[in-house]
Amino acid sequence: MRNGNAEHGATTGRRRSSTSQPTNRSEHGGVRMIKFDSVTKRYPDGTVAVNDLSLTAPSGQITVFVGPSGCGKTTSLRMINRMIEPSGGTIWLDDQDTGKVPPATLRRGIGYVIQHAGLFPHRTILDNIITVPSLLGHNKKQARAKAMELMERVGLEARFAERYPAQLSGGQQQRVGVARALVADPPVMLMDEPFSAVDPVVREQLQQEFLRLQSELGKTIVFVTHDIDEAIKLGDQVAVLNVGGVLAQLASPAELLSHPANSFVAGFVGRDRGYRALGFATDTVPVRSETTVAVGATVAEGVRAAEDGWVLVVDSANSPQGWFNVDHGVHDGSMQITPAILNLGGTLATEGGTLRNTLDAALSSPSGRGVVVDEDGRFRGTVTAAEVVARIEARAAAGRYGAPAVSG
Ligand SMILES: Nc1ncnc2c1ncn2[C@@H]1O[C@H](COP(=O)(O)OP(=O)(O)OP(=O)(O)O)[C@@H](O)[C@H]1O
Repeated sequence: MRNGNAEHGATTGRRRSSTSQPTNRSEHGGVRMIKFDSVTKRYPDGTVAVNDLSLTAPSGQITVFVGPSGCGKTTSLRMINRMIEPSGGTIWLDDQDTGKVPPATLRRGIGYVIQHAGLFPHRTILDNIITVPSLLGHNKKQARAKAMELMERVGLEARFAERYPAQLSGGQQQRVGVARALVADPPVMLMDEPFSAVDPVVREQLQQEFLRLQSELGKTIVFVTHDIDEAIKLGDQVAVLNVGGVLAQLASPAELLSHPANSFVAGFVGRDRGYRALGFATDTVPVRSETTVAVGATVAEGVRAAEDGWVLVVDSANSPQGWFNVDHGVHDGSMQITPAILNLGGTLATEGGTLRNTLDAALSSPSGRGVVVDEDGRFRGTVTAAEVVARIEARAAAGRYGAPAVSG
């Protein structure tokens, strides 16, 4: 049985980053909030890339810009550090008008991470990380020590320090990119599709570690992606942009899934949004008690205890081991039930977990009864898919999110 906690853990990991805010103080001083005030970008050829954008990226949180290709995500991001100058409107960093801060000064407090990491191929990893401190004439020994500490933080082994970028995998290079952006301890980080160039498995790892890192660092982050799943996973808030640089909706992931502002957002968020919204709903579905047998019980005992042909088998710590089926093919009732003859089933639901986790457990259980465990993995009871769906329907009726794409 797989414990469904991985997903649940990811969700709570992100929530932790937004609820227990670490103090976002750095050598650049203070907490940083980014505010777009009627910002427009019209390129010389007349293309309006960003149109009258007003939004706030709160301090210490991850704001994700998401939308289809060409909707102005990168342009919006680069206007924050003045790599692109707005044609109209103002971008504020706390109470500072960024248009009045010299770009070099501004960028010292803003880390920048891009796709493919943008590392210098002929410099070692360590030298890549300390590029900016070296340029600024900082103490080299201190910068190296900081770089080594950051390498550890982003999950890179110290032995990579003297390697060159081409000797690292794509995922490792992205970690170097993140370490380099963090070296000056900027309160603000701009990240432009930083995880897009790696395969899905590495990408998932990088996302998890990024959330963990952010829960420790509490930077103000603006993150660009074209991938709605990444936006929902990483964002404390998500700005959905439409072509022409128009803000279609700014909302928390849960709100976006439950109440898309218009058909464009609904279409972009996807047809399974109801199911995904369940990943944010932590309603408790009452569990039913269930007769279990212990590993080592006899087949006859298992058959007697079974309900609808299945009985749950637990170990001495009351931790579920799998389901025993009365039609398992063993005809000797005195034989012991061993793990080898159990159906391991699907995911386990955790008490107090999300409705999605609970529904997954019910749908993936061979007995049709989802197994619910407590935080320590001990068996608490079962729920059926029908019970979870009834709960979901009650939520939908109460208007707590859009109609779920789940049927009985
Ligand atoms: N220097 C430029 N001159 C003219 N038009 C530009 C320039 N840079 C970008 N654009 C246009 O502005 C619009 C927004 O581009 P931008 O790169 O910000 O979009 P994006 O949402 O980041 O796209 P993608 O996801 O494809 O990277 C696009 O129509 C693009 O073609």
